[in-house]
Amino acid sequence: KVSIEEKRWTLNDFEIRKPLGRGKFGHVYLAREKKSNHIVAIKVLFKSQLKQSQVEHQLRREVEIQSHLRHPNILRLYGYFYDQTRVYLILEYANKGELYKELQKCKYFSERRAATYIASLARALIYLHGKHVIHRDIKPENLLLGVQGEVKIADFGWSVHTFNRRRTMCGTLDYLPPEMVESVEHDASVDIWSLGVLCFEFLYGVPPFEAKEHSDTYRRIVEVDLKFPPKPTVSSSAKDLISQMLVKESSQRLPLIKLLEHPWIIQNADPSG
Ligand SMILES: Nc1ncnc(NCCc2cnc(NC(=O)Nc3cccc(C(F)(F)F)c3)s2)c1Br
Repeated sequence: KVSIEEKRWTLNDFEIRKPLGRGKFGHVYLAREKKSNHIVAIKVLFKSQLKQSQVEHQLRREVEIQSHLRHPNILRLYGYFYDQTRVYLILEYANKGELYKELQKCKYFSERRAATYIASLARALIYLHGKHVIHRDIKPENLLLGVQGEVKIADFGWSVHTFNRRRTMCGTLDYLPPEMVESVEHDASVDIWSLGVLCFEFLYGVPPFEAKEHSDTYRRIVEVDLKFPPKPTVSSSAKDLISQMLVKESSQRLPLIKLLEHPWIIQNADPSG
């Protein structure tokens, strides 16, 4: 029996049911695999667009990275196929749809709901970082909701494998070019910062460094101009956690393991995620 990962798929294997949404580069459809009746999401990407944006290597990396990931809070990418003009990603279907739409509808989330999402995302990132993968694009638009309302990280189009420094460190550095000796300009702690921004946005309905002009947002980020709006429904414990994640020096950001032990998470997150 060939599993969904190995088989050479074609569009004829699927019955396209309805559009689910449109993202960058293409549309997403609900589909049923005809033989197994397996419900999946299929993202259709136009080769022409991928080519003109020179992102083919990123797509290959996404498929490669995703093929090794198995976590309840990471959306599965089962495989892909292509035809003359398009590439098709075969994805796990997230029954409860896109989290950003939920956030728009609710304006902001309760502390219990926000903490439950943040704890689940922290567990997914601990798993990812354990595999030397950084997502680098954690934001509401890349989060989906499963059948029990559990949050799932999707879209690894911007993820990278970090150099496993131990490998380069124990070997001689002599033959490594400057950019490798400096290692990647950022490490897994970029995802901790993004999670802190997400936690703020879940509770206040807007991201912390929002500004009219890009240049203002840029300045507010580099200066970590973090101001909490006066909102009685947000506890000082939540602000304490966010303040420990939105730290300029990346090595000083609260490690994800410690986040899971923070009082605000312990008191508010639903353990089942
Ligand atoms: N209810 C739902 N249930 C399941 N999925 C849904 N939407 C799709 C979510 C995605 C998961 N993974 C993705 N990946 C990419 O888009 N990758 C991508 C795309 C273009 C270019 C590139 C690259 F070339 F730049 F890397 C990489 S989109 C929905 Br709504």
